[in-house]
Amino acid sequence: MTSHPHEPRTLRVALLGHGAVGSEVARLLTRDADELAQRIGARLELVGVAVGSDRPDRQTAFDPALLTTDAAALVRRGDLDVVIELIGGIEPARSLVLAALEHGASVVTGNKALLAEDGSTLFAAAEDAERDLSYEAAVAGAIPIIRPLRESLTGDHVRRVLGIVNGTTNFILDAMTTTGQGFDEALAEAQRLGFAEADPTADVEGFDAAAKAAILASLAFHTRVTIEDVHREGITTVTADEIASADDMGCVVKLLAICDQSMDGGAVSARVHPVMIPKDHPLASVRGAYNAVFVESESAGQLMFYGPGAGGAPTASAVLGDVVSVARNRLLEVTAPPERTHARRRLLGIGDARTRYHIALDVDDKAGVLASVALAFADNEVSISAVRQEGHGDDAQLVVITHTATDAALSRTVQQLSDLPMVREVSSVMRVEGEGL
Ligand SMILES: NC(=O)c1ccc[n+]([C@@H]2O[C@H](COP(=O)([O-])OP(=O)(O)OC[C@H]3O[C@@H](n4cnc5c(N)ncnc54)[C@H](O)[C@@H]3O)[C@@H](O)[C@H]2O)c1
Ligand SMILES: N[C@@H](CCO)C(=O)O
Ligand code: NA
Repeated sequence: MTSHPHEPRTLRVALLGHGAVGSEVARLLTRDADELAQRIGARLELVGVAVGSDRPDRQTAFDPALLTTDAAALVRRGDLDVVIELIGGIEPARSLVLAALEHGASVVTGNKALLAEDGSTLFAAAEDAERDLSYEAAVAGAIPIIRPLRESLTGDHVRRVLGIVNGTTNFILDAMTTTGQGFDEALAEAQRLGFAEADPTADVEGFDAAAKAAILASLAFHTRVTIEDVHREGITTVTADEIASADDMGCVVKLLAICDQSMDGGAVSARVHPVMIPKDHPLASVRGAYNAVFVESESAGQLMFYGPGAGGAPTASAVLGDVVSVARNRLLEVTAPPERTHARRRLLGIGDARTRYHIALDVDDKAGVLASVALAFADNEVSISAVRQEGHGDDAQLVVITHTATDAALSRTVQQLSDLPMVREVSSVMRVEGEGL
């Protein structure tokens, strides 16, 4: 591109997707054009906005002549500097991102599903094309967490990342905690208030959080982790009784994305499941649809990143931050350092994950039951930290809290407990995070 030395340069931008986030990005790009030009040192010219064929009539913040339903042609124009992908899902987003990079554009995306499934292909394509691929919006919406992990903490050793990275499930669990509602009731309320989608599967079954866990683990441990590597359990089976039992112990139930490493640091794991955490843990105070990511690193210690994890405007903030940053790089004809996965650490399965457990058993209320139950734990080398009995007679229940054990040892223990004649049912098994119980 040639320009007079005193004329500000223009960078050509295409937007793919004009939904909740895309329409807000378009609005802010248009409204703040002058200010963004000052911050970047070049004007951003929106040259095309690709939309789906499902909503032909729409209000736009820009000249409607820019609208097209042919995203594939738009990304192949050959004169684009930045493509913003806000369609979501795997295809056609993947082909569009790859084509945009091949045709010389840097890409900004919020697409966690795509990055978690096929990040290595996309990052390799960006490196080959010598273009940026930025994705702050993909994890925890507006919260700056990708850049802190990629840049601020890249001289430190991240040990563990615990995240509340799905607002829908946090809203539902919080409602269950404050009102005593069951899951179905709390979900219906979340849908009525617009916090949960009509099809809530991706959120409540943990798929959305698992994609984010894969992205966080890849960055934290310099190792490619895909969504396939992430053990995933959602919140659909969390009961009001479990929430009440957590409360009795001074805990709350949260759906956490947990990225951690083995004791020797040689292997890493990523998993998503409900956990009980003590009410004085910083993550316990994250209410409603808010997100937070808690990072433990060797020198920095404990850090917490907190804020809105979703919504058109908050997510657009993260997208625009990336747009400004990749636009500055385009002007300087540089790129951010590529994704580093040099550490190639071994990935642990869920069986090797180590945590503490809260187990509730419906049992016969008679002499010797506790001894038999304790023996099942001892046989599997799972050490008990506390036991209490709740109820009597036909309502007798034992609640056992363990010390740290592997998931495999705990599963064997639960199987052995289920086979005991005096155990009517193992009614709840939930993992416990945080110190002090
Ligand atoms: N909404 C949020 O709070 C949020 C938060 C973080 C990240 N994200 C991510 O941002 C992306 C966009 O999310 P959203 O909430 O805006 O979704 P959305 O469903 O509101 O918008 C997506 C838009 O893409 C359009 N589309 C579909 N196929 C297309 C095609 N071939 N060409 C052009 N447009 C097409 C659809 O018509 C729709 O309007 C997703 O990757 C999502 O995961 C969203
Ligand atoms: N559906 C997600 C937001 C987009 O990642 C949530 O509930 O947090
Ligand atoms: Na973010």
